[in-house]
Amino acid sequence: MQCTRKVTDQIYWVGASDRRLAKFENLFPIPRGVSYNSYVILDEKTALMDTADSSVSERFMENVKETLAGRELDYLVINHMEPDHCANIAAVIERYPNVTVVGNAKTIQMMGQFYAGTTPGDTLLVKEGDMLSLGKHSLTFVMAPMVHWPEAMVSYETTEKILFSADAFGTFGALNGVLFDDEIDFNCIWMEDARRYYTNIVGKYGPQVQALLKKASALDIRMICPLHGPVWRSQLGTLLEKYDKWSKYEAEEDGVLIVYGSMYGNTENAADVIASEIAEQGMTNIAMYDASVTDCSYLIAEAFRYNRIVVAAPTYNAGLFAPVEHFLNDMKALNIQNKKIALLENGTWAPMAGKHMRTIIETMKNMEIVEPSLAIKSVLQPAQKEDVKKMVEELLK
Ligand SMILES: Cc1cc2nc3c(=O)[nH]c(=O)nc-3n(C[C@H](O)[C@H](O)[C@H](O)COP(=O)(O)O)c2cc1C
Repeated sequence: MQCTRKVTDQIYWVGASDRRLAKFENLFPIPRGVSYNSYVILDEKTALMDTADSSVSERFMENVKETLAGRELDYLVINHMEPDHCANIAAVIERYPNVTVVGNAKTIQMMGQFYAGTTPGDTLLVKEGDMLSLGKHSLTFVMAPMVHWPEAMVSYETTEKILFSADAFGTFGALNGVLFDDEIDFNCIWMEDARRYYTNIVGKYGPQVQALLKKASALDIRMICPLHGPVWRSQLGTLLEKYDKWSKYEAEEDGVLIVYGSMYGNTENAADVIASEIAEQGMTNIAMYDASVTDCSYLIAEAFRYNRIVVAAPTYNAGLFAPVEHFLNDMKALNIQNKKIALLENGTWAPMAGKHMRTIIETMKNMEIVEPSLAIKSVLQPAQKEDVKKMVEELLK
């Protein structure tokens, strides 16, 4: 049966949620599921804003059909060509062969790559600032390159002042009946998923997000309809503030993230001693993770969140213990900047972990490594307690 929500009198959410998928992009665990949002505008002309993932095709197509209630689909606007949103383009064109597909030059090129042989009734090529009238509603197109694909654009509906924002302002988490940000407990439940979604998926493209925020600030936006997660109409300020911070690589909190690796518990013990010393010295906002058991996407979100980081790792076959190496490389790949980092290396015969950690961190922007870093041979010795104290003092300065 049709399962839709009314966004406004003439706009409907026609998406669906997936609670079966273990990993989004086959990479990021999503224990709370994910929603694929799509919207229908019913005016003199009808428009469908993006499609949905193949996992929810049946539900999605039924929602579109029932919402159109026998009307033709005039426009299919493609804001983003990633398969979790465009997987049903061919199905929509097959069902509504006269539909005009709306996209920019890169969208149409990608459509040809993904769906060669799928020919819509017509194609409308749009560029920055172009408008499309649907009757009372009209859409203005704003390009958002590399947020987070090159063809990405957002569509601004000028009458109801709604931004259809593609993947920007999206979050993980299935929509369990609720749709709007005032129907959810954002700070308690959704915030972590919003941060983990942004930092891991869009995090690398801070300057491009800043460019989009600048364009958005020139628009009078009353509502944001993203392609994942809740529709924003009450707490726009909260979300925009977070996006501004994240995209500038500014920490949200003064605190310490401790990420460690350990095979037999000795590096873990040293990390625990450091954590206790941090608390002793008055900083109690501490988050601590074993890199072997916590998925890296959670560590990345925390690395965006905190301004100070401790990384502790054993040497492994003259290299760096792999889960910690993965974390540091991911930090680098996602462009994380502006952190103060303290390092602890462990090695039993020829410690190399410290050197490897430095090599990665030194190529990252505006990272301050606390000197001297700490080196332990097999276990932290009682004689090194003073070194721990000094390193923590420097870290918290
Ligand atoms: C498979 C393996 C390879 C290791 N390779 C090195 C090495 O190349 N150089 C070194 O100094 N220590 C090496 N170690 C020792 C560890 O770096 C570390 O000192 C030891 O595991 C204690 O730390 P943990 O209890 O936190 O695991 C290795 C340990 C293991 C298990």
